[in-house]
Amino acid sequence: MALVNTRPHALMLPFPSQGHIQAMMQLSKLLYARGFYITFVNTEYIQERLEASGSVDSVKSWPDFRFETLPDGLPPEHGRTSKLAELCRSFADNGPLHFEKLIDKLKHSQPDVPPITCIISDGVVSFPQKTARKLAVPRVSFWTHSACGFCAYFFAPLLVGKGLIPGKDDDRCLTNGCMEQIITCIPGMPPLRVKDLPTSLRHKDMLEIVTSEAQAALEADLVLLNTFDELDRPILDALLKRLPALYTIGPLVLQAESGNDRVSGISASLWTEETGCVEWLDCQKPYSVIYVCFGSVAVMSDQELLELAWGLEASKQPFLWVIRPDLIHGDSAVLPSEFLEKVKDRSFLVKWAPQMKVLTHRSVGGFLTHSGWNSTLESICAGVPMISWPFLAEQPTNRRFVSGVWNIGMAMNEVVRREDVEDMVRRLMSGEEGRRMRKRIGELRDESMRAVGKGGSSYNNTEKFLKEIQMGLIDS
Ligand SMILES: O=c1ccn([C@@H]2O[C@H](COP(=O)(O)OP(=O)(O)O[C@H]3O[C@H](CO)[C@@H](O)[C@H](O)[C@H]3O)[C@@H](O)[C@H]2O)c(=O)[nH]1
Ligand SMILES: C[C@H]1CC[C@@H]2C(C(=O)O)=CO[C@@H](O)[C@@H]21
Repeated sequence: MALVNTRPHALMLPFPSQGHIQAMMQLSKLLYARGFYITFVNTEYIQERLEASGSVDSVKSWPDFRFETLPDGLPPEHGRTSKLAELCRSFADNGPLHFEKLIDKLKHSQPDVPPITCIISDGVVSFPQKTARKLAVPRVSFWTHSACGFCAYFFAPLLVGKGLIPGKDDDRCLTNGCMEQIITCIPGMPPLRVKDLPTSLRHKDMLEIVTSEAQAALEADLVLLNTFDELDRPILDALLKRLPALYTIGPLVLQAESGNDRVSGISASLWTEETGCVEWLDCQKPYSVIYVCFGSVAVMSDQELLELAWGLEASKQPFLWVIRPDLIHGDSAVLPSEFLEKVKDRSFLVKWAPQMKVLTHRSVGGFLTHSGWNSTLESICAGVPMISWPFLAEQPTNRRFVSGVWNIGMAMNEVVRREDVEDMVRRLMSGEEGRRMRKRIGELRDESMRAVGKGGSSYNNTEKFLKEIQMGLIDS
């Protein structure tokens, strides 16, 4: 007789882009370590890339962790994250039908596959809400952005009502005075300039998408944020008034690794990690290296690449620089041989790094980052101060918090010049300002560890959240 699988079953549906998958995988690892059966649903495009990178090889042999796929409705040659609005729309249009079919298939796979206990989908992927209602299971809305980013998305209708957004400007051209206008009306937020808002709020097509997805959080049974109370108290207080079932369970990068050795080696990288850079770091002096990386979506111009390169050269600091194959507009830029020659003894270039290993390496003393939320949290967990150079999404809002609220990093200007790169790298790595920031971020690192430790805020919230989803606490 076949044995019935009685594990609680979480169906995980990330938004199909690296930063979102990374965080959803961390949450999946946490649930798996706590006895859940996991179905991780990727788009076909993402699953192919995950398999090609080798990141999930070992997961395939796990009996209670499976991958399923859905089409995203786009042709293979589509740029996807380079045309985010099209990706969002296509996934929202094509996903639901295939998602229903998948649910049906899983129902018929019993007894090996236990009945679904909850659906956890990305905050910007709300279409499973209806399916969850039909199945009478909770839908959890998991926001992988920062709390300040989510707060801006959530209260966007207020800003539209006041005529503050959407703007007419191109978001990389910030000379217009209205970008400096101060906004004081977002509950829980400190005063922000228009240019500190997520870029999507300034552009009509993305504004519609993020606004409706953020409002859909009101329908969800639970809302999860990858942060900890001690970092974001005022924002959380404001959000909790509207979203009482909001739980902070981060930093997930710390939670995911604790409690089960088996899951700790799993990453969700879409590129193959080049581990040789860790050996190079082993040969550098403590706190001497600046790590430079812009996440998975940011794209820069040839000119920006050159300003950055020559700024790094002039700083005389050793650096580890991640240059993704698609980092440059049109993939056209090549670093000048003169530059490569000058920095060859104090630099290491890779296409993709094992970022958490890099940030926690004793040689790394600073992080020049695009301020994606995963990178920001990872830097906090590693206690590494930052230079924030945002490109898109809620990255400008994160820059504002990193530099002006938490005081753990410096804000790069909109137009990046080599002199500024040189000056900031020097100040961060060896100046008094950098020392203060390192001390402050060290304190936040300790708080983040306390938050996920037994009895800490995120630990307790995780316990509550797990209890609620296992008991199916919904009022459908
Ligand atoms: O060489 C690299 C570069 C990146 N990473 C990892 O890739 C992730 C990147 O995530 P993130 O820093 O959040 O950047 P994006 O990929 O740009 O993330 C998108 O998704 C995030 C979560 O929603 C948002 O906060 C960002 O603004 C949005 O651009 C992180 O976990 C990094 O550790 C590596 O492992 N190796
Ligand atoms: C899936 C995307 C919708 C909103 C976010 C965004 C933005 O512009 O705000 C860009 O990339 C993403 O991570 C999100």
